[in-house]
Amino acid sequence: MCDFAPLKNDLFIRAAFCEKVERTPVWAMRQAGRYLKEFQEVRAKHDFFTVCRTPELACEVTLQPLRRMELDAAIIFSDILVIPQALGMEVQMVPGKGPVFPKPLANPEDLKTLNQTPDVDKELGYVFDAIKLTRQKLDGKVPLIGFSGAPWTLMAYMVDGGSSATFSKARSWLFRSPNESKALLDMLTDTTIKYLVNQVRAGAQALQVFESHAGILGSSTFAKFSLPYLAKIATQVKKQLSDLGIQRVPLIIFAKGAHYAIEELSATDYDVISLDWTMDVKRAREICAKKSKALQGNLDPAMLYAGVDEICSATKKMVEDFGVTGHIANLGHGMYPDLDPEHLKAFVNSVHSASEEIINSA
Ligand SMILES: Cc1c2[nH]c(c1CCC(=O)O)Cc1[nH]c(c(CCC(=O)O)c1C)Cc1[nH]c(c(CCC(=O)O)c1C)Cc1[nH]c(c(C)c1CCC(=O)O)C2
Repeated sequence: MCDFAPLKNDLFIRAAFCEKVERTPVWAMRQAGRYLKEFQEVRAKHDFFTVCRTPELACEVTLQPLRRMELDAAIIFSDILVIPQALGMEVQMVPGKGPVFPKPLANPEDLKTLNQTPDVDKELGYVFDAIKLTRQKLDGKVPLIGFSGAPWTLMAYMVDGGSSATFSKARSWLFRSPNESKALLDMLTDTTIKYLVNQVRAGAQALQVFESHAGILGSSTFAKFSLPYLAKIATQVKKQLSDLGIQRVPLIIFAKGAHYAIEELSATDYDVISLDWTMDVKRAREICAKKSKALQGNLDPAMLYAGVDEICSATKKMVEDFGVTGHIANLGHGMYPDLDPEHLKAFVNSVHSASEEIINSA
């Protein structure tokens, strides 16, 4: 591991481990992105995956939101779909449409066409280089989060070939070809474990796993085709980092829409359970407190379309609902491209002021 500057602001790390904080840390999913004009300027000159693959550009857009507001963490600029690319699939990012796979996995026979055991350092070395460079540039300002997509969410894109409301093709695999689906999920799990461990070796100080399409599975299908893989990722990443003598890093799971699985997720090795805005904070708190898990979330991103005063009062209520121990404030999903950066700034500042008020009056 490289030598990097010590952390000046470790609120995010302490909150993730349910330790005492002076104020609640806050960041936003998709905090780097199209809602920032400086991001759009970079994108006007470079294709999406060129930004991901060029460490200087990925580092620049990672740092952009931190120049505007007092965020307590950075997240490396990349995409979950770099894993399917590393397995040999072509992915294009089409403006206005999102990701497109020109040749999705049409049937389980197509699994043979994948590079099933990719050399992660070779195929994804550009991500590790971007992480190293960003850690240097951050100079200890705030922690840098690495991430990956969860196996089911990746499978959903690989089979459906792009975004979908139902991911019915991928879900048909689960019932028509459960064994082949499990083989694909196993392969994605193994690659993800290596990918996440190497992100930490490169300098990532926390990891988030995105199971963005948990909600369309339902509890019994989730229990079979998502949870075991999520659990294995957390257990193995922790074990391998500890075997390498690397200090523990917080692991966050964001299983969007998995209301039915908060209890099961709290029994895995993740340190933080991230809630979307439709999830009940009180219930999640009760379940997760028993397991000493921290929570992340969960303001409705659409709330940022409201006026600044309304944003501040909704944020204050959110901070009170979660409590000031074991909470990382965030949105319940990513920033939308037409949101006003000043409104995100109002959210960030309100998290800080509302939590300081509670802590100082205790
Ligand atoms: C499902 C998913 C993807 N990518 C990601 C997820 C999981 C989170 C979630 O549920 O939203 C994760 C992701 N994608 C991106 C980041 C960067 C870091 C950050 O959060 O700031 C992260 C963490 C950049 C991005 N990834 C994408 C953009 C916008 C594309 C552009 O710049 O043209 C960005 C900034 C594109 C993308 N990438 C993906 C989709 C479906 C889309 C199209 C939708 C959209 O346009 O927002 C796949």
